[in-house]
Amino acid sequence: MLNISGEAPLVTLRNAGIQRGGRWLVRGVELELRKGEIVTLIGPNGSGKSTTAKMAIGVLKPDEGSVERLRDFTVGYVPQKLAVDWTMPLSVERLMTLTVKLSKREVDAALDAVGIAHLARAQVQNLSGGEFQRALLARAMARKPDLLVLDEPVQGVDFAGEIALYDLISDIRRKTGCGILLISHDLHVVMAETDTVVCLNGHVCCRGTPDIVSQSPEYQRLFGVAAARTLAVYNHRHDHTHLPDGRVQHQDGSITDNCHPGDGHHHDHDHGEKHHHQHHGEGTASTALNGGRHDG
Ligand SMILES: Nc1ncnc2c1ncn2[C@@H]1O[C@H](COP(=O)(O)OP(=O)(O)OP(=O)(O)O)[C@@H](O)[C@H]1O
Repeated sequence: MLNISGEAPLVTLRNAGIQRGGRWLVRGVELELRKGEIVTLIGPNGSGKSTTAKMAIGVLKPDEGSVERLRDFTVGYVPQKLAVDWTMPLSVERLMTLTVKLSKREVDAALDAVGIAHLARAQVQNLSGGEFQRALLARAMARKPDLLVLDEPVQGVDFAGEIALYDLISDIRRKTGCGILLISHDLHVVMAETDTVVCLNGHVCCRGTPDIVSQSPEYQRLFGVAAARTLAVYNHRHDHTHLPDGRVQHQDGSITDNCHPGDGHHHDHDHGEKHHHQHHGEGTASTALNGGRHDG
C-alpha cells in the first residue's frame, strides 16, 4: 500500500509466520517498512525477532502469509552473531572485505562514517564492544543499503556507548535515507526516533509509536508492570554529540571529557535517581524509573 508521500514500502509482511518441527516460531506478523523509516522489533528472548527480520530480508520464506519486497533493493545486515574464527588474526580493514569487494578508499570512507577510521589496522579481537558494533555497521553500510537490518546493535556496549550508537544510527538514517529495521531485547531504551515499535511474543503483542507501546496494557501484561516501567524512550534532541573517542561535543562547540548535569551545557533534570547521566537530550533510565516519557 502507498503512504501519503506515495512511496511503496521496501518490505511488507502480511500475517507472516514460520513453522519448524510442528511449532510456530512466530505467527501473524504484520509489518511495513519504507525508506527513511525506523521500525524497532522488541520482545523477550525467543519471541521471534530474528526470525521476523530474516523473513523481511528473504533469508526465510514464510510458511503462511506473505512477504513482499520491492525489487532490486540492497540490504545491509548486521547479524547478532558472526561466524568468525576469533583465534585467527583479523584486522578491521580485512573484516570489511571478507564478503564484499571494496576499494581501500571505500573501506576508509565507511570506517570514517562510523567514527573508527583510526582503527583500520587494529585487530578485531582487541576492539571494545562499541567499536566492534561500529565496525559491523561500517561493513553493512559499505553496501549502500536501502534497508539496514541491525540485530541487537548495542550488545556488549555500555550505557554511554549505547547512546552514541543510537546517535550514529539516527545520523545514518538522516544522511542516507535508508530504512532501518532494529532488533532489540534491551527493553530499557527504545529510540524515540523509531517510527514504529512492534512488540513480539511469538505473535504481534502490540505496536505503535514508542510512547504508545510503553503505555499499552498488552506490553505491560507481557513484561509485567515493573518491566513496563523500564521501557524508556530515548529522546533524541541532539544538544550534544558523543565523539568516537568518548568525549562530548556540546551545542556551543565546546568539547568536554564527559557530560555532567550541572556543567553549564545542559538544562538539567536531576531526579535524584539511578543513572542520572540523563539530562536534556538523553531521556533514558530515569525516564524509566519515572515510568514515563520525560520531556524537557
Ligand atoms: N531453525 C529453527 N528450528 C527450530 N527452532 C528455531 C529455529 N530457529 C529459531 N528457532 C526457535 O524460534 C524461537 C524464536 O527465535 P528467534 O531467534 O527469532 O528469537 P529472538 O526473539 O530473536 O530471540 P533472542 O532475543 O534470544 O535473539 C526460539 O525459541 C528459537 O529457539
